[in-house]
Parts: sequence; C-alpha cells; structure tokens
Amino acid sequence: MDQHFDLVVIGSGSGNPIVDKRFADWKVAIVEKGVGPLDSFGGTCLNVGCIPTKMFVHTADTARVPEHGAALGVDLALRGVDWPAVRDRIFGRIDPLAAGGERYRATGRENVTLYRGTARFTGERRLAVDTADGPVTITADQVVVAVGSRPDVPDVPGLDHALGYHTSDTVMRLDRLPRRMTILGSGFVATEMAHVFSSLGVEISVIARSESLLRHEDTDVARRFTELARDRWDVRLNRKLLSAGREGDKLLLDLEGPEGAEVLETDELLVATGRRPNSDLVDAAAGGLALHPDGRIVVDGRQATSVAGVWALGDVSSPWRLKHVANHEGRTVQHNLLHPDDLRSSDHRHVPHAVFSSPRIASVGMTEQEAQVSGRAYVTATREYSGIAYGWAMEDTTSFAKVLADPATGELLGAHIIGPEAPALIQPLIQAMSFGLDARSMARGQYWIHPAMPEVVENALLDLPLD
Ligand SMILES: Cc1cc2nc3c(=O)[nH]c(=O)nc-3n(C[C@H](O)[C@H](O)[C@H](O)COP(=O)(O)OP(=O)(O)OC[C@H]3O[C@@H](n4cnc5c(N)ncnc54)[C@H](O)[C@@H]3O)c2cc1C
Ligand SMILES: NC(=O)c1ccc[n+]([C@@H]2O[C@H](COP(=O)([O-])OP(=O)(O)OC[C@H]3O[C@@H](n4cnc5c(N)ncnc54)[C@H](O)[C@@H]3O)[C@@H](O)[C@H]2O)c1
Repeated sequence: MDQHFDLVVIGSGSGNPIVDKRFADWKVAIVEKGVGPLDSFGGTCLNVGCIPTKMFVHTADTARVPEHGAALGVDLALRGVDWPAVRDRIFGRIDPLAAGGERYRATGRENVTLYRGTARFTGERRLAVDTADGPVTITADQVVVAVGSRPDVPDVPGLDHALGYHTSDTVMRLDRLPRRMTILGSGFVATEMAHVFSSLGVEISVIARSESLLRHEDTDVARRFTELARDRWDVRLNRKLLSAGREGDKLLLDLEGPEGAEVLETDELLVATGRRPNSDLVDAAAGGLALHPDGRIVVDGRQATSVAGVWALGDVSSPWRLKHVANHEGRTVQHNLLHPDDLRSSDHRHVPHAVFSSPRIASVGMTEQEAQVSGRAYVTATREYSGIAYGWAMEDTTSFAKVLADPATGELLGAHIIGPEAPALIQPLIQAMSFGLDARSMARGQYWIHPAMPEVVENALLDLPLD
C-alpha cells in the first residue's frame, strides 16, 4: 500500500538534522540505505568521512611529535603504535553515535518513520523503497534529496573488487597495518591518508597523474606541499595506472611515467580518485530531476530542483563536496520548507576548505592562478611563519600565509595558508571576506595578540602592496 507523507528526506547525513521539532506537525519519512562496511546510519561525515579521518589525523600528529621535538633539542621516541587500539577507540566512539542516531529516528518521534533501504524515484515525488520487510511505495508533498556521493573507482584493467583494494569507506578499519601502502590519487583523501598511515609507520607510495599533489590549491601551496611530500613519501608524479594484479599477498601495479613503464609492488592499495554523486542510486532522472553532465542534481540558489516540491543539497548537487557546505545548504532547505512565502538562497560566496594532511592547508577565495585567468587586478603578499616570533619558537622553515587583494580597494580576494593550525588561522580571513572587511582595516583596526600565530596573517596583510 502507498504511504503518503508531508515530507520525505532521502539520506541521513546532512538531510537528517533538517527534521527538528519545528516539524512536529508534519508527517515525515526518512529513508537511509546505510554507508560503509557496517551500513551505518548518519551519512559519510560521521561514519567514513570527516570525523573518523580527523580522529586518525590527530593520532598521526601525536605519533610525529618526536620528529618535531628533535628540532627543538627534545629527545623523544615513538615506542610503538597499537593499531587495533587506535582503530577501536575511534570507531568505539563513532559506531554508538550512529546507532544512537538511528534509534532516535526509528523510535524517538511519533510523526517520523524511518525506512531502512534504497529509495528510487518512480515518478515525481514518488519513491519505491526496498526494505527488509519488502518493497514500500512512498509519495510526498515535499522531498529532500540528500543522498550524497560515493568513491569513484577508475576503470583500469584488474582494478576490481576481486583485487581487494580499499577506498576511504574501508581503509580506516584495516585488520592490521601493512608494511607498504600505495595510494592512487593526489587530492584530499590521498594526502590525508598518506599522512595518517605514514605517521603510524606504513611506507607510503603516492601515484599522481599530474605534476603536483593537490593541484587545485594555489600553485605556491601545491608546489611547497609536493616538495615536502617527496621528502616523506615515495611520490610518483605524471604516472598512469595501466593495470593492477595480485600475486599472493602482494599487489602489482603497472605504471606508465615519464621514464617509461614501471611495476610497483605493494601490500595494500587505497583508491582515492574522487567521488561521484549518488543521483543514479536514487534514479533521479525517473523522478524528473534535471542533472548536470557529471551526475549532480541541478538546483537553483534556493536548493530547489527542476521538480516542484523536490529539494537537493550536499554532495549530490553541490560542486563543493564539503560538510560545512552540505550543512549550510541543509539549513537553506529547512528554512524554505518552513517558510514557503519567504524563500532563502544559500550563500556560496566564500567557501573555504582545509586539507588535514601534514602540513595542513587551508584556503578561501581565489587562487593566484584563478586571479590571473579572471583578468582582475590583484596584488599578493606571502609571509613565512619563520618571519614571526611564534614561527621561531616552532623552528618552522616551510610554512607560509599568502593573501590576494584588490590593489585599489584592499578587498580580500583569497587567502591560502600551509602550515600548523592553517584551518584555524584562516578563519578571521573568511570572516573578513564574508563581512566585507578590507585588508588594511583588518590589519590595523584590531589588536593581534603577540606573539601568537595569527601574527603571520597580520603581517601578510601589512605586506600587501596596496595603492
Ligand atoms: C574520507 C573523507 C573525509 C572527509 N573529510 C571532510 C572534512 O574534513 N571536512 C569536510 O568539510 N568534508 C569532508 N568530507 C566530505 C563530507 O563528508 C561530505 O561533503 C558530506 O558528508 C556530504 O554530506 P551529504 O549529506 O551530502 O551526504 P552523506 O553524508 O553521504 O549522506 C547521504 C546519505 O544518503 C544515503 N543514500 C544514498 N543513496 C540513497 C538511496 N537511494 N536511498 C536511501 N539512502 C541513500 C547514504 O547511505 C548516506 O547515508 C570528507 C569525505 C570523505 C569521503
Ligand atoms: N578535508 C576535507 O575537507 C576533505 C577530506 C577528504 C575528502 N573531502 C571531500 O571528498 C571528496 C573526495 O576526495 P578525493 O581525495 O577522493 O577527491 P579529490 O577530487 O580531492 O582528488 C581526486 C584525485 O584523484 C585523481 N584522479 C582522478 N581520477 C583519476 C584516475 N583515473 N587515475 C589517477 N588519478 C585520478 C585526481 O587527479 C585527484 O588528485 C573531495 O572532493 C573533497 O571535497 C574533503
């Protein structure tokens, strides 16, 4: 029998918090198929994304303290890494959170029904869900499509499930640490996981198809990061993976590079080559939803899709696959559901991101290469951490903050930081850009605590050659 609801939310990641107490009078369904090896409730960020990765990153940073201590004359030693303890501490916190979230949705509110299964559109605002109790048909006045994305694995001969490769969905739950791990890709996941596993003692090889890691970052940042990565990992740039195979416990990767063919032998392979939107899993086209060529659902500024009453947010529709963007878009959808006569748009003017590798990277606004292409007048200034007092304290020789501004007005156009605490240091610059504070006012209109790390930002701003 068909079930009709006021609202159906598909996906329990950033879609789930939309349904708060203001929806107490609405008849609501939430549909979730499960993510990761345990088919968990709560989406990517909680179960296989931001949260576990950053718990591993913090652990990795801790394991590297002896390396940093040596430069300061402090003799520390890493005596060992108890991988099962590390892994189980992290998932021992996360798995109960996911289970608790699911319990609340299953039993916590009378007006909310949780369906566990994959939802597929069979018409406009009409869905079929395969649940453990059999198929259900759901119709609704309003539908929120928050189905996210999944790892995208390239079509390479031998690179199939039988090979036993990992993605970010599985690599954090390895039974044991391998001696060697190869990572295919050179973006967010690749560089964060290379930091995690190398800090815990694994020999890392990174296969990048371009000539730098993190090539979407400002070129100065990507260049510095790549130089540092080459000191730490076996970084193979300009490489193509031609085929993959297994010989007993070993994986053999056939690569083609600037010096011809090479075979890389490894124990585990992490494929980190991007993600694809889950619009196909939900059969968005059958629901009448317009799609971009890359599979993202088309939305307008208000997160409305091409079908009245259907909204989309997060990785399935956004060009930014970031949790803070998905959350922001979720709040837009929530407001628009509750206030149909006063619709709001999402604010995508200054979307920042951070890469939690080592060193850390944080960025907002235009890179220098984007500023060049845009043709707009700009000036830049770069201040090394070694040029501020706290940088001396840390004996830092490689980190910097770079800012871009309009020479005439001082309007901040972009900021890029590579080094310790970059994600925290960039926040005042995001604030300045969001609220229209120009570089000169920002630098001189407030006190900067001395001798703290934000002085690197203050000095970069003061160094800008403004008219
Ligand atoms: C390893 C990793 C680390 C990351 N780290 C960060 C970070 O540090 N900072 C950051 O900002 N972002 C990070 N991200 C990105 C961030 O996790 C995503 O942008 C965010 O979680 C997307 O939220 P969402 O709600 O769009 O999708 P999800 O959270 O993926 O939610 C979608 C849900 O829909 C379900 N679903 C899919 N199809 C169906 C269907 N047909 N029927 C029913 N249910 C369905 C899925 O099972 C899933 O639970 C990371 C991502 C990864 C993979
Ligand atoms: N700190 C964070 O905010 C964070 C952390 C992890 C993931 N994420 C999000 O998750 C998404 C997925 O991360 P990701 O690292 O998988 O994607 P990514 O887009 O950051 O990087 C993908 C990498 O794979 C390479 N690549 C693509 N196809 C390839 C192929 N066929 N062969 C070889 N290399 C190939 C690309 O050149 C790139 O280096 C990101 O878009 C990001 O938004 C965010």
